[in-house]
Amino acid sequence: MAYIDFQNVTKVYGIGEAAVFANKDIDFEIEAGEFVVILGPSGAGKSTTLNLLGGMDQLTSGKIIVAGQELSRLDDEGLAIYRRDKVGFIFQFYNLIPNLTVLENVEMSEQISHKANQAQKYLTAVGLSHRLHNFPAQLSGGEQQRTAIARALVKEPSLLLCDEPTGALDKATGQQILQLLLEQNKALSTTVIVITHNPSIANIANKVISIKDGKIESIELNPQPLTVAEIDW
Ligand SMILES: Nc1ncnc2c1ncn2[C@@H]1O[C@H](COP(=O)(O)OP(=O)(O)OP(=O)(O)O)[C@@H](O)[C@H]1O
Repeated sequence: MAYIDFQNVTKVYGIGEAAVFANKDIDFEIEAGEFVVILGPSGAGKSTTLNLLGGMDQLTSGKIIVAGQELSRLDDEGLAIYRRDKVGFIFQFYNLIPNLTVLENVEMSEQISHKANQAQKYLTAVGLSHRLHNFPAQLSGGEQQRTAIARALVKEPSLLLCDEPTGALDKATGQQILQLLLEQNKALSTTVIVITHNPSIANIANKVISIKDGKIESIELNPQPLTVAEIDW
């Protein structure tokens, strides 16, 4: 069985005439250790897919299985444990806590997930050892995203879910962020899923799942992904 299995996943928001099919009969599989891009225009249903996969929202029908566990069978506590222990999240606008320092932001994630004291190690790995005691507002966008990556990685997640992680960054900074995600994928076989509306980014993925109007448009394997330096946008 694949590491992630989406089977006929449908998510409807609202009811009656106001109903929106944000995901409609979505089927895909992702193997452990893959670097996957979910690609599609605004409103296609990408964030909905990621939120369902991250245990942040409940599906309307279908099945989502991650590492042999069916998410829709988990109660709120089970979903909280799944999010805490298995999944690292990276968002377009970083979602750091403004009144905590860089180090404290990462330590908080570490404490919630009961991991060993490694916040400094992860912040050093993303190139922020000189920024530990700064607040998020004192950092550039790229530095804030690096902090968010360290915060996600300190949990040692098996799955890293990234919602437009370069969407608020210039190209050079965005490339550095993608490189960090790729290195994590290669070094520790962390399964990485990046959602984006930017087709250039899809070139670095092993698998590209294209979504349009809530439905799968195509699933393509990329036997020879480009390096980050080779992509342009
Ligand atoms: N909580 C909600 N309530 C009602 N409708 C919603 C909700 N969340 C999403 N939708 C609708 O579901 C559809 C898919 O939205 P989704 O955010 O998943 O798309 P997306 O591909 O991530 O778009 P974007 O790139 O703009 O973030 C849209 O029509 C959106 O308006």
